[in-house]
Amino acid sequence: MSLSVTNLTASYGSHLVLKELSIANLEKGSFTALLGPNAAGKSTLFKSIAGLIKTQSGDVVLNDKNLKDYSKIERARDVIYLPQSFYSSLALSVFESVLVSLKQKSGWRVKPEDIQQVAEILALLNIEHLAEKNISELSGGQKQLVALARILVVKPKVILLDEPTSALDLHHQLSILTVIKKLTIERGLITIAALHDVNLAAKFCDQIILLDKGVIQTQGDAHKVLAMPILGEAYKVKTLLETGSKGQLYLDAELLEGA
Ligand SMILES: Nc1ncnc2c1ncn2[C@@H]1O[C@H](COP(=O)(O)OP(=O)(O)OP(=O)(O)O)[C@@H](O)[C@H]1O
Repeated sequence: MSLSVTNLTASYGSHLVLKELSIANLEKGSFTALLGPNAAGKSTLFKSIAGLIKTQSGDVVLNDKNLKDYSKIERARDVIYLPQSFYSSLALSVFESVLVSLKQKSGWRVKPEDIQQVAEILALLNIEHLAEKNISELSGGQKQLVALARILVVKPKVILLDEPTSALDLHHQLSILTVIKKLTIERGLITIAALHDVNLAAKFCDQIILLDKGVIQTQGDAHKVLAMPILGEAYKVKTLLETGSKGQLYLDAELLEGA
């Protein structure tokens, strides 16, 4: 299974955001970071892939089949976009919220295996202790974990995560990215996460895509992309790439003089 994007163009009215953008094959079991400055179009790209906004032209192909040829139900089940903000009825408990997400995709009758699946995903994300809490009682970071549980429980093929660590503390950033990577490999998912932390992207992702000026400026492994001047140009900073004693990459950045 692989995902590719060819010549994708998307705009809001006359504001052209994606300009014949292409992404080379992303294979199953791969975890890709989508980098790019604010307003580059990362969310727009995710929404276009998930079929949530109309595109002017271009193709998204999953498993040799154009997503235009998927039924709405099939596309919504296989390709899931997790937005930055979390939407769920505040009156539901965490357990109910994840169960509702599961049942939205597979009919209303709740079976014992559904309950089992919800329990398993809560355990996997280490949020079993929140199961009976109401969504309204959760912190921002806890809500982010529940949002992730809600999409993972439906067993999608492609997950598009919009800044999945933005509300998380350091411990939870590391633990959530570890779980996402593990699940991506175990379940053979194609995972793309928009991340603002370049060093987390280098630490966890197999490859990095840099979106700027409406197109993919580069796509490749962290060693290649982080060393490219185009990264600093996109963020309007001066970058310095260092390698730690265990081979880990560390990108330092400074504002350009006069900026
Ligand atoms: N619904 C909308 N209507 C009109 N313009 C929009 C809409 N959503 C996004 N835009 C514009 O499209 C451009 C790309 O926005 P998008 O949210 O895709 O960027 P992003 O890379 O995800 O940004 P960020 O890193 O700040 O979240 C921005 O200029 C934004 O103002």
